[in-house]
Amino acid sequence: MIQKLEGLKTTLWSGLAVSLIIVATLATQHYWMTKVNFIEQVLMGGFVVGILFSAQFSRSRFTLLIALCFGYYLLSKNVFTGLDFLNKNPQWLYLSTIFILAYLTLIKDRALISMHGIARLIGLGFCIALAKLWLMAMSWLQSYSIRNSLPYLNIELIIINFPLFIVAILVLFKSLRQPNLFVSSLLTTLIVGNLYFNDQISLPLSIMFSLLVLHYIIVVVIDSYYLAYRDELTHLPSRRALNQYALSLGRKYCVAMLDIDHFKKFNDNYGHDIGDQVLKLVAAKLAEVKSGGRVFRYGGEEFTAIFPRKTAAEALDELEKLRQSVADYNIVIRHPIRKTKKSRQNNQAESLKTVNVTISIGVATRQAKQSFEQTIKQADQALYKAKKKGRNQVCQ
Ligand SMILES: Nc1nc2c(ncn2[C@@H]2O[C@H](COP(=O)(O)OP(=O)(O)OP(=O)(O)O)[C@@H](O)[C@H]2O)c(=O)[nH]1
Repeated sequence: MIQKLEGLKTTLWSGLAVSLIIVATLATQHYWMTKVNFIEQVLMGGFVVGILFSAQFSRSRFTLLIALCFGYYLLSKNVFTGLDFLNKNPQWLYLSTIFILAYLTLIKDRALISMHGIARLIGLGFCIALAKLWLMAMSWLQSYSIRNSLPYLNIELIIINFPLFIVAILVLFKSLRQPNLFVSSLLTTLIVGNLYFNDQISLPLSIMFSLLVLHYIIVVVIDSYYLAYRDELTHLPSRRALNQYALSLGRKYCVAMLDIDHFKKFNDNYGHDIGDQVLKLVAAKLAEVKSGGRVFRYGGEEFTAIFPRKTAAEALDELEKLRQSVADYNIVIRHPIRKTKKSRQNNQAESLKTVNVTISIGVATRQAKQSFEQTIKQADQALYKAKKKGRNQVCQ
C-alpha cells in the first residue's frame, strides 16, 4: 500500500513549503501591510510573468492555472463589468473554481494554441456550467424539502461541502499516487483557498495570490530542473547530470560502470514493462550507495557511480556491498495475469512474483592527465572484464 503512495513525499514537501511561506507571511504582517498597494502592482506583473514563464517551459496546466487566478483576481476587483453577475453569485464562482481544479488534475500538459487548447476551453466552460447546474439542482432540492417539510435535508451544508469533499479526495488521491508537483500544487491551492474563503487565513487577496503565483513559478523551475537532470523511469540523476557533475570533480576520483546481467534475456522472458519495474527497483537499491558515492543512470541498463576523492581500491568494498545487495534482493514485481474465469471472479488483474538479477561492475581510478571520458572508458573495459569472467562481480 505504502509502495503505491509514491507521491507521498512530494505531497508532504509541497504542503510543508506552502505552510511555511504562509506562516512567515502572517508573522511579518506589520512589515508588508503598509506596502499592500505596491504589492498589488507587482502582482499584476507576477501574473503576466507566471503565464509567460510557464508557457515557455511548456507547462500549459500552470499557464491555465495562473491565468485563472488572474481572471479571478480581476473579477474580484470588478474589472469585468459585464461579468459582475459572477461576483453577485459567490457560490457559483467558488464552485466553478473547485470544478476547474478537479479538471486540471485530470488533463495533461498540451500545447494551448492547438486543437487541445480549444478542448481545454470547452472543458473549462463545462466546469462553469456544471457548477451552475449543481446549484440549480440544490435550489430545487431545497424548495422540495421545504414543501415536503424534510428538515433533515440540510441543503446549505452540502451545497458546497459535498462537491468540495469529492474534489479534495480526487486531488489528494492523484497527488499521493504519483509524484507530481503540479497536482501537489493543486492540492495546496485547494486547501489554502478553502481556508482563506472560510476566514481561517486573514490575508488580503493580493497577498494570497502573490504567494500562490510565487509558489507556481518556483514549482515550474523545480519541475523543469528535474525534467532536465533526472531520469524519468528510475528517478536517478541522468547522463546530463553526470556530465555536469564531472565538471565539478577534482583530480582524485574513481568511476564505476554497473550493468545488469543478461537483461536482454530478462526482457525477453518477462516483457519490457516488468524490465522497467526491475530497472526502477535496482536503481533504488543503487541509490543507497554510501562512502560518498553518487549513482547516475548512464543509459539503458547501465549505471555510473562516482566516488570523489577515492581510488578504485578504496571504493571496492562499497561496490562489492552494492553488488551483493542487488544479488540478494528478492525483487517483488507486479505481473499481469491472463484473464481467466477464476481470476475475474476473484477480481485479480495481477499477481505478485519474486525475481532476482545480478550486476557486473567495472571500476577505474582517474590517472594523471586523464579526462573524465577516458576514465569512463577505462571503467567500461573493467566492466567488460567482469562480464567475461562470468558476471556478478567487481573488476578493476
Ligand atoms: N525494460 C527495459 N529494458 C531496457 C531499457 N534500456 C535498455 N534495455 C534493454 O537492456 C538490454 C541490454 O541488452 P545487452 O546490452 O545485449 O546486454 P545484456 O542482455 O544485459 O547482457 P550482458 O550485459 O552481456 O550481461 C536490451 O534488451 C535493451 O532492450 C529500459 O529502459 N527498459
